[in-house]
Amino acid sequence: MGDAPSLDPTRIPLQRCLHLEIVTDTPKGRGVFAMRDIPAKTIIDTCPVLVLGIEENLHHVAKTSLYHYTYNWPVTDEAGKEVKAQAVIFGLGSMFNHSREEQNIVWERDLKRQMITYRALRDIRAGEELCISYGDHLTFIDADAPPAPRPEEEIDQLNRIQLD
Ligand SMILES: C[S@@+](CC[C@H](N)C(=O)[O-])C[C@H]1O[C@@H](n2cnc3c(N)ncnc32)[C@H](O)[C@@H]1O
Repeated sequence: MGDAPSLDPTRIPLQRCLHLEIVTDTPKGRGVFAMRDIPAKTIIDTCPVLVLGIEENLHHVAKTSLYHYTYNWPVTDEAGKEVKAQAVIFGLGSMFNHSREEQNIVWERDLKRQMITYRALRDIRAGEELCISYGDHLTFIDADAPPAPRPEEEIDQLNRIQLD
């Protein structure tokens, strides 16, 4: 009764994205920011996905900017083998930027119901950007990455390594 979560797999309660804002002019483009403190483990949103066909992705979507908004999505092919497809995420999930060092959001696929749930990995403070990790194979220059050392700093660092 009341607020108990539904166990019916055909009924998926939506989460309101209260106390979040999209900031449009960050070094990463648009990004999602907390307007107030968010406790660890809070569900931020649940987003439905559209799983793309392998060929559809390869010949069409991969050639468009939409591709940069897709996630890897495992599917089973006709031979029963697991293959990697791509999925478009509807809603807020497509707006999370990447941060390797400051990741504060984790996400979990629900393969059966074709949904993704986003949760706070730790306590998040008001004003922080909500970031997931895209992994190691980025298709853009990471705005969070520390600047490359200047050549003289690099030589200095190498000298120190040789001396130790
Ligand atoms: C899923 S979208 C995220 C929302 C996007 N910022 C926007 O304005 O629509 C992914 C794109 O955001 C940008 N992005 C995400 N994380 C970034 C980062 N750490 N550094 C620079 N750009 C980033 C890249 O252009 C990437 O292809």
